Amino acid sequence: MEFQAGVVTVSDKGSRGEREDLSGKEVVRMLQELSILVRETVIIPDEQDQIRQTLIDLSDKKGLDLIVTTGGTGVTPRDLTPDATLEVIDKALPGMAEAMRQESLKKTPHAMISRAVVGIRGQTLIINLPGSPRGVRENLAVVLPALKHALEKIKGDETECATP
Ligand SMILES: Nc1ncnc2c1ncn2[C@@H]1O[C@H](COP(=O)(O)OP(=O)(O)OP(=O)(O)O)[C@@H](O)[C@H]1O
Ligand SMILES: Nc1nc2c(c(=O)[nH]1)N[C@H]1C(S)=C(S)[C@@H](COP(=O)(O)O)O[C@H]1N2
Repeated sequence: MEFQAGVVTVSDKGSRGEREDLSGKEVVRMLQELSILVRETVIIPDEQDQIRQTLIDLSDKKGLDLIVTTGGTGVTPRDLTPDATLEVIDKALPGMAEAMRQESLKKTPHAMISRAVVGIRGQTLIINLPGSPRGVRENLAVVLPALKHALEKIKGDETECATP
């Protein structure tokens, strides 16, 4: 199956043009390596309403299979990406989020303050990643081995699971 994705960078500095968005670029690179077509990339400030609306537009209007966000998963007052994600998902997928946190804890104790959420809205998988390029690389690498299988199942593929 072919999958189409959107990448959402949630960053005040990035959205003001004060810092090059290396993290969004890293997500795009990693998804393309998996032959997932990245159809939309957006950079928005850490505003909960704007994050929520962007997630709704990309899933409902654009019909994307996957949305990956980067940034705003921590605990500062303007880290609101998980809160916006929780507002829009129908189902949580805690296994993916916990796998990322668990592996990340082997690299940095700061991983325990990422509140990243993974969930499903309709037939769109939404994955939150931390803001730093390193956080993107390390977290996305954890879920990549199960990503296409998850996307197939979300689209209703009922063939038997071939366990790797
Ligand atoms: N989109 C990005 N591109 C490149 N580096 C980033 C990006 N987002 C975050 N970083 C790096 O990760 C660090 C921690 O990210 P954090 O989300 O706390 O950023 P911030 O600069 O405090 O906030 P904001 O990105 O919303 O302006 C930043 O200081 C920066 O070095
Ligand atoms: N694997 C991994 N996880 C990580 C990091 C990292 O560098 N590598 N950064 C951590 C840091 S420093 C923070 S504050 C939280 C939240 O990051 P965010 O607020 O930029 O989303 O993610 C954490 N998770």
